[in-house]
Amino acid sequence: MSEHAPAKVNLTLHVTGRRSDGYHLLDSLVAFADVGDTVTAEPADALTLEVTGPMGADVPTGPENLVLAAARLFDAPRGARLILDKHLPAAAGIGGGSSDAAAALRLLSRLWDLPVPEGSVALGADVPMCLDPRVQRVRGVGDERRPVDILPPLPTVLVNPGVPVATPEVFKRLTVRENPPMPTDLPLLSCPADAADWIATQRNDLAGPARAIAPEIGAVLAALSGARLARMSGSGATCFGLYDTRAEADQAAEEIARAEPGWWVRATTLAAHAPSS
Ligand SMILES: C[C@](O)(CO)[C@H](O)COP(=O)(O)OP(=O)(O)OC[C@H]1O[C@@H](n2ccc(N)nc2=O)[C@H](O)[C@@H]1O
Ligand SMILES: Nc1ncnc2c1ncn2[C@@H]1O[C@H](COP(=O)(O)OP(=O)(O)OP(=O)(O)O)[C@@H](O)[C@H]1O
Repeated sequence: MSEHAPAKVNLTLHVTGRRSDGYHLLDSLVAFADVGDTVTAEPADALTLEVTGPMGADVPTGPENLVLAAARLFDAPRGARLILDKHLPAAAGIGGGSSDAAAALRLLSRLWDLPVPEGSVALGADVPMCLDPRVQRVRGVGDERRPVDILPPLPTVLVNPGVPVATPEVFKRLTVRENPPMPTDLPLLSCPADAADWIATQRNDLAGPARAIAPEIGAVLAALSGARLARMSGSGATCFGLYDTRAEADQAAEEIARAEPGWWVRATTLAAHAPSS
């Protein structure tokens, strides 16, 4: 049994306030890529995890791995032999660990025939949105979600410069924590150009603090200058460039990868994503 763990992209990310526990209130338009990790499971007596794949080297294999944390969230966890095939960079702003945790919750719910446990937000603010990887508007601390049918499929290039960025550090560096939300009613965006034009009027409030930590983000945005719009996702350092067609995105990805062989570069189409495989 396996589940895909697609990359999440924050097309917008407005920080609108802060709760008394220090967590920030957000208003974000989120979509999912057709690139990601894969979690597989086989029945077994003990719960074990093996991490494979080109991006597996820097990912913890112990109990702190979010896949094992997800397994522990079940009321009566049993055994399973889990394999996480890692293709997304870690600490990259595209929800790698959160999407892995969500995939593990869906997978183990099927394997163990148990309901997906409540309270997945405890594993990470991005986990609930990754559980049902659709285009959605996310508010609160990541726990208030509403699917929105306003976007066409978006040809996109994702670029990460290979510099991990720790999310808590980025939030800590925010100087203004109360910013305006997105409009109450989001517009219907019928083509990639309209989507890019509207997203350009919105913000990622974490971009400034992330760039102070990882100046390489400036170089990534410059490399994406041929896109209709280039912005950072989440707390960085991954940036996305939006293109009119997949052919343009494929070509831009090829050129960026050739110029910067050390970077992680992927052409993708952002859209609703079917979770099961
Ligand atoms: C930036 C986003 O990726 C946008 O989707 C998420 O808000 C962060 O999601 P995440 O990485 O799953 O976050 P968590 O693992 O829950 O939190 C990491 C740290 O980020 C900060 N954090 C996170 C989410 C949030 N709404 N407010 C915060 O202040 C907290 O310091 C927290 O300790
Ligand atoms: N399955 C996992 N994959 C990647 N990192 C993991 C995983 N489990 C735990 N981690 C730890 O979580 C940290 C954050 O990684 P993750 O890929 O979730 O990044 P992120 O940038 O915080 O994502 P987000 O977009 O949700 O902010 C890593 O540095 C790593 O130590």
